[in-house]
Amino acid sequence: MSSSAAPAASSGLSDRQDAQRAPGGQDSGLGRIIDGKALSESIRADVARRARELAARGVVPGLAVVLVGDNPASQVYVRNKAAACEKAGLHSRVLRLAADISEQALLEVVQELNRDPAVHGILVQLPLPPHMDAAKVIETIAADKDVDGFHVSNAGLLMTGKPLFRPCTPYGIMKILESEQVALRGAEAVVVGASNIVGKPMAMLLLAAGATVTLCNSKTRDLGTQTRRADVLVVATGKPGIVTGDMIKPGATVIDVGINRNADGKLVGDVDFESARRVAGAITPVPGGVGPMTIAMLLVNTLEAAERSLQH
Ligand SMILES: Nc1nc(=O)c2c([nH]1)NC[C@@H]1CN(c3ccc(C(=O)N[C@@H](CCC(=O)O)C(=O)O)cc3)C=[N+]21
Repeated sequence: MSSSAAPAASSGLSDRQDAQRAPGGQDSGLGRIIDGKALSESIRADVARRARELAARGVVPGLAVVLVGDNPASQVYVRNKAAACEKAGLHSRVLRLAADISEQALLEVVQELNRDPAVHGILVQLPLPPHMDAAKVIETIAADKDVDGFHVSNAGLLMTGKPLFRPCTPYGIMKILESEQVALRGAEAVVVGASNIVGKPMAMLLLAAGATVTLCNSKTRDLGTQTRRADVLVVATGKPGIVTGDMIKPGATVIDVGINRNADGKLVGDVDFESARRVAGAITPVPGGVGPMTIAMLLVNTLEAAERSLQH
C-alpha cells in the first residue's frame, strides 16, 4: 500500500504523522515503530526510585516467582523477570519445582508464600503441567499478592471498574497508548484474541478509557471487516501473521502481543510486520514492543503491593 493511501486527515493522527515524516518533508510511507523497550526502561527507573523510598521506610518489595518444570521459554522469562527486579532494587525469589510435583504440594508452596510478609507479589509461571488445574492454583494466591492480576477477584474488580492489580500485558499496552498520546475516548478499539490473561482484560481497560470495544475470537466471521474499523488494534492470538496490512485502517495504532518463534528461530508477532507497517500510523515490534512492558508492569504491581502493605 502506498503512502497516499494513508492521508493524515483520515487517520486522526495528523500531528503525529507529521512527526514521522522523513527529513526533507517527505512521508516515508511507513508507520512509526513504537519503542516498548525504551518506555519500559523509563518505567523501571521510576520503580527503582519508588523502591528506594520504600527501602528508606524499611520495606524492600519482594516478588516470588514459582516455576514448575523446565519449559525452556519459561526459564528465559523467569530469568528476565528476576534480573529486572534486582536492577530496580526489588527482592526476587525464584522457586523451581519439579515437573511432577503434585498439585497439592504446589498449593502448599503458594499458601506458604501467602503467609510470608517479605513476599508482596506472587507469580506462578504459566503454562503449568497438564496434571494441574491452573485456575485452582491461581485462586489459591492471595488476591492482594496476585501481581499478575489473574485471580477471579482481581478479574471481577477490573470488570466492575475498581481494579487492584491490572494484568501486566494489557496494563503495559495502556501505558504505550498513553505515551503515544493515542486518544481513546470514542475511539474504535478492536482486540483480537479473548484470553483471560490478555484479550478480556485488555477489552475492559480500553472500555474504561472510553473506547468502543470489539472483542474478536477464533470464531469471528471475516476478521478483516472487524479489524479494518480499528483506530487501535490489539492482536493477541498466538497465530503468526493472522493480521496483515490489508486488514488495517490507514493510520491505526497497531499493538502486537504475539511472541512466536518462526522456522529459523526468529521471534515474530501475530501481525505481519512488513505489510502492516505500510498502513499503520504506529506499530509495536516483536521483540522490543509489548514484551518488555509486561515485565515493567509486573515490577509496578509488585512495588504497589509493597506500598499498600505499609498502609495497614
Ligand atoms: N504467570 C505468568 N505471568 C506472565 O506474565 C507470563 C507467564 N505466566 N507465562 C509466560 C508469559 C510470557 N511473558 C513474557 C514477558 C516478557 C517477554 C519479553 O520481554 N519479551 C522480549 C523478548 C524476549 C526474548 O528475546 O525471548 C520482547 O518481546 O522484546 C516475553 C514474554 C510473560 N508471561
